[in-house]
Amino acid sequence: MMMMKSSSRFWVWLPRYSFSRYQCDYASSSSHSEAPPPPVRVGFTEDAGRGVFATREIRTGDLIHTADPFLTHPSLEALGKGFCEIETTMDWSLYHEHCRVKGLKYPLLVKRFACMVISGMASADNLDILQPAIFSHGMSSTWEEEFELLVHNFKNTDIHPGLLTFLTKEWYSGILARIRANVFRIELIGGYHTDLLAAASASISVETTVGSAVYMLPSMYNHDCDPNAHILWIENAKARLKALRNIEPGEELRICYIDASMDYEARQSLLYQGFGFRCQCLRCKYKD
Ligand SMILES: C[S@@+](CC[C@H](N)C(=O)[O-])C[C@H]1O[C@@H](n2cnc3c(N)ncnc32)[C@H](O)[C@@H]1O
Repeated sequence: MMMMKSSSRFWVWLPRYSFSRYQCDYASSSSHSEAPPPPVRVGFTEDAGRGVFATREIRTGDLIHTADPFLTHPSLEALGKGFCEIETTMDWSLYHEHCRVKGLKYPLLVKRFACMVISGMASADNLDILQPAIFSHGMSSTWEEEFELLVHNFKNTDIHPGLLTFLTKEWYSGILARIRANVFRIELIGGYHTDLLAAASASISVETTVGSAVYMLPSMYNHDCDPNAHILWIENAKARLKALRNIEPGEELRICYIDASMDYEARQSLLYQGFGFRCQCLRCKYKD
């Protein structure tokens, strides 16, 4: 474990593996092989749990840091993550069909994570640090069906039962809840663009590739309807966090999870339905 000093009076305990193992770089243009640590720290906010704070001044347009995904779906090479062997050697047709018919994406990420755990690429508790979403009553029966399908698929193989002990209902629902609260929708922009403007215009003119991914440090960024930071993807699932305006040392960095151009009621409703929280940002406090 490591202890981090937050922006104010609190201390935050974080498992040591949490961010370092999943590659977060402060990607400057320097050619040094060892990138310096990102100019951010995780601390407690007044009203939104943990958040990410600047440790020094960051200027408009600066690349704050990059982050590699922990999980992606689909596992296209274009998204920068290959399949793990166990996943490719099993028959997933029933599970995939179930997800397709029900229009589910998150169980595919849970399945991928389970394969990573079984093959030793990840530990079953790797996502425990992320905040879970709260499930409504009606959702439990849905995921139980997927859970049974997943277990059935693994048990029909010659995988040693000892490797499957983590696969409980509690584990499955916990991972699903964490994925729901922390998943990012990726829209890849074809070609390489070095600034936001170029990337933004490319996203209008070039076809984008869509996928889902879960990250570690980017998951600590809270939402704001008037954000000072932005997350973007250019040619693969490596996330790029960029500053939208000048940021003071100690200031919290926030991104926008939704389309900020919507009105107050629509934003509140979407954030509550989609992410399970009531936005407390300044714009929402003034019902702007
Ligand atoms: C992706 S996580 C962000 C990190 C999170 N605060 C934590 O401690 O792990 C999203 C969760 O943070 C909280 N959150 C983020 N933005 C918020 C906001 N503008 N107002 C209130 N809560 C917010 C909500 O609980 C939400 O479900």
